[in-house]
Amino acid sequence: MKRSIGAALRIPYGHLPKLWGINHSTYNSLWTTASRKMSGTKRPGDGLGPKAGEKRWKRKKTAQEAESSLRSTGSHEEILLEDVRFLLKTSLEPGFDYSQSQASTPQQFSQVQLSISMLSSTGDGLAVSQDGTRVYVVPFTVPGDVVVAKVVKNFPSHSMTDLVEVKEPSKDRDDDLVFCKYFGRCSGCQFQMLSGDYQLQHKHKVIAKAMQNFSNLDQTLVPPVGEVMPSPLLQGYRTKLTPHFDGPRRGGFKEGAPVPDIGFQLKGRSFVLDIEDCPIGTDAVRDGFRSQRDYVKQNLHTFKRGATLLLRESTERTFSSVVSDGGEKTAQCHTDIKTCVSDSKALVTEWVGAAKFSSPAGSFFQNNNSILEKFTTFVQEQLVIPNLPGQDPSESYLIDAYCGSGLFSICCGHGFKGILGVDISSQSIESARQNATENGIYNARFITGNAEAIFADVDFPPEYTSVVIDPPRKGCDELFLSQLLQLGPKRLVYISCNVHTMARDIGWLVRQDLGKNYTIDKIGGFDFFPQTHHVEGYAVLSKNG
Ligand SMILES: C[S@@+](CC[C@H](N)C(=O)[O-])C[C@H]1O[C@@H](n2cnc3c(N)ncnc32)[C@H](O)[C@@H]1O
Repeated sequence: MKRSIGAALRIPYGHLPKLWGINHSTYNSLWTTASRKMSGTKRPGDGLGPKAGEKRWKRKKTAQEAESSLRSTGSHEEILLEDVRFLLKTSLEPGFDYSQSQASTPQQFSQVQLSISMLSSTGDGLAVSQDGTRVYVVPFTVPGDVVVAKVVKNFPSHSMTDLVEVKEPSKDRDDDLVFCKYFGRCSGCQFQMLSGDYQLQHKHKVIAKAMQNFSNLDQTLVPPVGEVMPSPLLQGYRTKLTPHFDGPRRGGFKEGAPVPDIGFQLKGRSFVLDIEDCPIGTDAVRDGFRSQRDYVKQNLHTFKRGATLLLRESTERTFSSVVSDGGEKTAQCHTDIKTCVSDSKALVTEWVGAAKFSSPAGSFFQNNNSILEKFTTFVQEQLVIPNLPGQDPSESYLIDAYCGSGLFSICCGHGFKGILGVDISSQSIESARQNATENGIYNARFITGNAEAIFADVDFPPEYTSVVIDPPRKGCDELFLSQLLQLGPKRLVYISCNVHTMARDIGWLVRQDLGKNYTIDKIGGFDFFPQTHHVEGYAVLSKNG
């Protein structure tokens, strides 16, 4: 669909007066905390946190608190600050003390013309002020764009802005690629104006930067980042969406109350943008979105407050045989019927290659089915222990940490002598057990608990053991990582939707034994989330000796 850039990217300024009363204490405190953490780490080129003389901490921290405050959280704010810091460092005079500078803080709501010079790992374009002392963060832009942006919020080192107009487009911008009418306002996608290749190259840089900035490792210990594998589908891939709407503070919706906006967060704001359709979703999920919106409209008075709607695809597969003219069965084929489920407790079914997974609609499952077969095949290959003593893979074992409903145990587990999975969600563990049986994996055990609970249960010989680790965005606890090191399995495959916490955890593992025990064999990614700044990363490690 060809659309004009002005229409795609103009932000509704009429909303501004309504905006600034809302939830800003939370927003501010997030930024302040991130700034403090970053300035607390005292890296070069600094003073980006509180101004000189500002109180940093109320009381002396305990050793444990100090340690955890220095541990990166991999939050959006921290990642952005790292890029802001980098850009300032490269444009400021060496030794420039930012905290002492009264540098160009622009007026709120003033408009500035900017040349975008970098794409941050958070998916925002970054531009440096003419005096080189401030970074402007401009959503929906790409290096090479010359834009007009409106300053929304100032921080010591940078200003958050809204994009007003692209005056001169970058050679890498192609607005004809934009396929959603909400692009430029919805916070879900950042990259629809970029080609798939550009997105992959950017995500490659994001992983490399994460290893540089968040691993705390001598970079000679980090192999070159492998290419980011593309998603077969660039739109229509998401098998789950969770649009939401806000409700009255008390008393619920009255009969005849106006229908609230139902959709996703407006970019840079804490309220909902009304969205009728999301072309990132699969067809079934898009149909479900429309009918759930209608349901809310018709039943608004039954909602006591705002709500999050669940839209999750389920696939019913029927098999049939292809019969030759001679009446012989020559092949088997299947037909899939896809529906959308919105009851979080209802069972949904998903297929990854020939493996069938059932789980409650509200439980975790990877959201881009189109890439999962390629991805799990890759993970399975990485789990093979190189130079296994005796060379017999059927003598090896698999630990599936943060196993969910058993994706890796089932897709990658064939041929292992024993499998042990752990997940904190008892519902997911129940699904993992049933899925394993249904898919002919009879040598797997699954336990409910914190990931480190696995170490009390495991009796696999470490030199024959591979571990796949797939934690939530916040990464692993040090308790888990330290017990993992103690066990010392031969092969580790770390998977993560947050490459920054992945870099932190991998760095921690390698640093603990000064790189003498574990070496990083491979780092790379899969594009699970086209059109967004997110990337699924992996790191493969082997224990030496
Ligand atoms: C990114 S998902 C991966 C699930 C699974 N590997 C898959 O690909 O489908 C992360 C999983 O970690 C689980 N989890 C979160 N915190 C945990 C903890 N402290 N200990 C164990 N599991 C945890 C969640 O329930 C979720 O299933």
